[in-house]
Amino acid sequence: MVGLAVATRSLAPARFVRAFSASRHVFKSTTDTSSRPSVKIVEVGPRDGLQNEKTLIQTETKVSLIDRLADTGLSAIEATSFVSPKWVPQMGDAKQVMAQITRKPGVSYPVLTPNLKGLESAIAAGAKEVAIFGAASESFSMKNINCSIAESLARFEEVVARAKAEGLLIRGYVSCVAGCPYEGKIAPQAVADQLAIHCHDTYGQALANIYASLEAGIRVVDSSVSGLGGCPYAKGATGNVATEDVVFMLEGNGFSTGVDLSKLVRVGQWISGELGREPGSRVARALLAKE
Ligand SMILES: CC(C)(COP(=O)([O-])OP(=O)([O-])OC[C@H]1O[C@@H](n2cnc3c(N)ncnc32)[C@H](O)[C@@H]1OP(=O)([O-])[O-])[C@@H](O)C(=O)NCCC(=O)NCCSC(=O)C[C@@](C)(O)CC(=O)[O-]
Repeated sequence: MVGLAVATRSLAPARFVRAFSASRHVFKSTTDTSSRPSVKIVEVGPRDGLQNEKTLIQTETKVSLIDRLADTGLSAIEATSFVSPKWVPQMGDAKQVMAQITRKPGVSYPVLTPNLKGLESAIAAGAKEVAIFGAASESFSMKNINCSIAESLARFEEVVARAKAEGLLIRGYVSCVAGCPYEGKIAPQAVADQLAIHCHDTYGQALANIYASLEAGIRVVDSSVSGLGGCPYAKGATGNVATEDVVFMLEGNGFSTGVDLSKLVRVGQWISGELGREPGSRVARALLAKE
């Protein structure tokens, strides 16, 4: 088991003022990595970002997005989900996506596997890292994976056992650690230890929450290129925080991400064009406006 990502869907950060003042730090070149603590970014755009798109996106475009992202220095790109195509039609080409991407050495391509069926398909498709995804909210668990929290844990046990036997790396998500679209506030006791942070930006608080989590010692941040995404089972939720904004904030605050921001901005501009919209990243818009 390698990681657990806690996913926030609404949280008013207590330390917003500190986060805001920290954002005044001067942005430095992303290539100057000497003596800076590093933060790993898990890019979830191809999965979390695209899963809620209403128009079916061509497999070729998804593959191209993943390959382009791998060329920016990102070391983890969540590629797709092996979930029911009746539930999330956009991810129905998971097998083809995994077959067509160019796997770059040093880059991991985790995929979502809600149950054994999904895991078996992921293994057959050559996945080396999988993610199980539960919730701290009963309502969200029912809406998202059609079972209670207790049932999901029993399901994950068999998925984890099989994945371990295959030598796969495993990531675990806990959705709704701070707030749930159906239940409101979630008690801290309902949430396991935090090892990674995964923020949707519905209330515009994602960067502040990420900053607060960095202060608490978190060093793995999930984000989605151009802020793509939403969740089919959380109405009104916007996409994840934009990777470009996260890289800019982290590098500007003395962290090293290994990501080439200008290349990433180009990838965000390209996929936004493919989807017929402006880039969702404010940093990307600002940098592009200067050109
Ligand atoms: C979990 C299930 C499958 C249960 O769905 P279910 O309907 O309860 O499953 P079932 O076992 O009763 O099977 C029903 C049908 O689905 C098929 N099936 C069953 N499993 C699979 C599978 N793995 N792959 C392909 N097909 C599958 C199965 O074969 C059967 O087919 P039928 O006989 O009707 O033709 C369903 O609820 C599901 O797919 N949910 C996925 C929901 C989802 O992907 N949500 C978005 C991702 S989570 C997220 O975005 C949050 C996160 C992680 O980003 C963190 C955050 O931001 O909070």
